Amino acid sequence: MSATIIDGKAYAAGLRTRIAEAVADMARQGATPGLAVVIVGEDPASQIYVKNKARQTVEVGMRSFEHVLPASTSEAELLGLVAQLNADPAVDGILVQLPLPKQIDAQKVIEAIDPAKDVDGFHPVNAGKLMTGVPGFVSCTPLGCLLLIQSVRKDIAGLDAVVIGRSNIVGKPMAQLLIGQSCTVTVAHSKTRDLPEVCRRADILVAAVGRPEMVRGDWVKPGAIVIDVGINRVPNLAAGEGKTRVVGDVAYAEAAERASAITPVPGGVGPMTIACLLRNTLQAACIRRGLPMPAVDFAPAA
Ligand SMILES: Nc1nc(=O)c2c([nH]1)NC[C@@H]1CN(c3ccc(C(=O)N[C@@H](CCC(=O)O)C(=O)O)cc3)C=[N+]21
Repeated sequence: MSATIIDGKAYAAGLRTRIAEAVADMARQGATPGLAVVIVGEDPASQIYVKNKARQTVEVGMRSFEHVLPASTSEAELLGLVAQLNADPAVDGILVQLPLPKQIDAQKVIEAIDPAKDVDGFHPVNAGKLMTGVPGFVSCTPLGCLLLIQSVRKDIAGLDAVVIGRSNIVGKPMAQLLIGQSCTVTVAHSKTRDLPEVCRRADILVAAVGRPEMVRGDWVKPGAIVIDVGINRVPNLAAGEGKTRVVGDVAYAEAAERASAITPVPGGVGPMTIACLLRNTLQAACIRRGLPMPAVDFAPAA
């Protein structure tokens, strides 16, 4: 069987086009959504994400407010900035890039963000809304994964879904979203016994562990939908000393021989994360202005 390659880059580009149209409509009514991104420290990989986010924010017609703080920033200083952004009417969405330096309690910062501006969906209020089936902000990466799953199969009710990883930002919200679609959900993690066997039961397999190519081809049930959340930088021996390449948590070539559909890395989930951030920012801007949320998601596949 040859798997459908789920083109997250193309899906994300389409989503951004529709977001841009909605933003243009809002602008005609004199309202422009604004997204504030805060980064603490000079981690080069983080800087790249932040630059990409800022570029795409402006490309869809939103205002981008970038705050780059030194690695030595204190918790009180960061909380001060968050308070200022909470109070700023031009800011609809706030993203504080994780991880944060050791001297800052990330949970405290997340809880300081106004839930109405929490476009990452990390605030306990939004996590709780997701858990209880109340509309709120859903974490961008799991939301992007669900849209990609629905791009190849509309009705996933009753399917067995296995999520590898139990983080608050991916694994747990992913499981909640799949429960919401009436899947039978298993959350596996580092203490799971016989992980390969658990994975082999999955009609939908979501890998979010951060270990390069951990999921092997023979862990994949024939016909499964495989979603690879991992972004791991590994040495690229073919390209020479010091060169790296990006691989997922799934051994892609092996898994593609058994899956019915699979996301590549790069070009799969990653671009969807940023597109969903912009989608959530549009949602925040609409709610804060009392406007209806325009339909920007694509209709699921048959
Ligand atoms: N508060 C917070 N929210 C986040 O959403 C958040 C964060 N902190 N900290 C860092 C991670 C990482 N992240 C990515 C987003 C897009 C790509 C992306 O677009 N990746 C491309 C390029 C990959 C590459 O070549 O490096 C792809 O997968 O095709 C990757 C990673 C968001 N994060």
